[in-house]
Amino acid sequence: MANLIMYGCGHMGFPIAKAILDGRGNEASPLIIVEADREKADLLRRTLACDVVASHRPAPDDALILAVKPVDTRPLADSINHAMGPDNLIVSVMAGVTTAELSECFRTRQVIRTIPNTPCLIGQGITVFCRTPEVTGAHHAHTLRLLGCLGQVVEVPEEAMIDKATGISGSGPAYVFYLAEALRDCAVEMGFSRSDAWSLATETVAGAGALLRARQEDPTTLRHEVMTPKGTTAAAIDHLERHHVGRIMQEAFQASWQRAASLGTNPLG
Ligand SMILES: NC(=O)C1=CN([C@@H]2O[C@H](COP(=O)(O)OP(=O)(O)OC[C@H]3O[C@@H](n4cnc5c(N)ncnc54)[C@H](OP(=O)(O)O)[C@@H]3O)[C@@H](O)[C@H]2O)C=CC1
Ligand SMILES: O=C(O)[C@@H]1CCC=N1
Repeated sequence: MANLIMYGCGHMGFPIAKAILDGRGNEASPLIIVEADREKADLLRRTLACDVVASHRPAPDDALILAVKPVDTRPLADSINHAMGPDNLIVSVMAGVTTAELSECFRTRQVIRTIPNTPCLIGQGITVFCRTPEVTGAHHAHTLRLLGCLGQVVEVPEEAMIDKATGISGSGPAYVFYLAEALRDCAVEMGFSRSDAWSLATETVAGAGALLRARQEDPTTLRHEVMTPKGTTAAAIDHLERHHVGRIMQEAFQASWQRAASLGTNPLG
């Protein structure tokens, strides 16, 4: 593999680029970011200390990381696919864009479709991926090393699982931040300063996440350790259950999955 070329270095592309560069998992293939905007390119060059170019004509053995919005897939493909062929590997992080669409757009059948999440910025992401049968063993091994820089990696045999993973782990950090927002806003309403409210919300979410990972026990068990019978936590959880919040959250995660399933064909929704 000659070079690793990244198209799209926004909210998802940037953490991936940083994780790859920090993880040094890619010594064999330099990372090159394509960014047409001069100011953004300068900023990326300074922040990430890697090559940033205004455009790039793919070489026959380049691997391309695609982190543009789904709606930008076709314009990107039309601008570069004249230079692409069967040895190019596509690693897509785009929600909802299928391997069949990517193969057709980019003229290669070697496609790895992933769904990462933003905690990969600090090496604590989880990436779910699938691959087409044409992906070579060398490309598969190389991609596993790269994705390993982002955090945990799960390979699924069925592509349909990628849209489902989007509803759970791809969108998942936003659900947790939504809880943090509610904790913070309620603390402010109760009279805490904004700074103390921020600390209370942040440390509670971060501490609970770290404990969940460290103990490796069922979250229900950990929740019951906090819930003294007839105590304060029970008052809150009873309120949530009376309003079916657990079920509503699951419906929300399913809505994310359904949106992922329609995103490729209907990106503007
Ligand atoms: N955000 C997240 O948590 C996750 C996102 N994803 C997927 O990642 C992809 C990107 O999402 P996100 O980072 O949030 O979106 P952003 O809009 O933040 O980033 C997309 C970037 O792509 C750039 N871009 C567009 N066209 C080109 C091109 N032809 N060449 C180079 N760069 C280009 C855009 O530049 P400009 O703004 O100048 O157009 C922008 O900087 C999406 O497909 C999304 O589904 C997947 C998992 C999680
Ligand atoms: O909201 C989105 O469409 C993207 C995909 C998963 C997370 N963010």
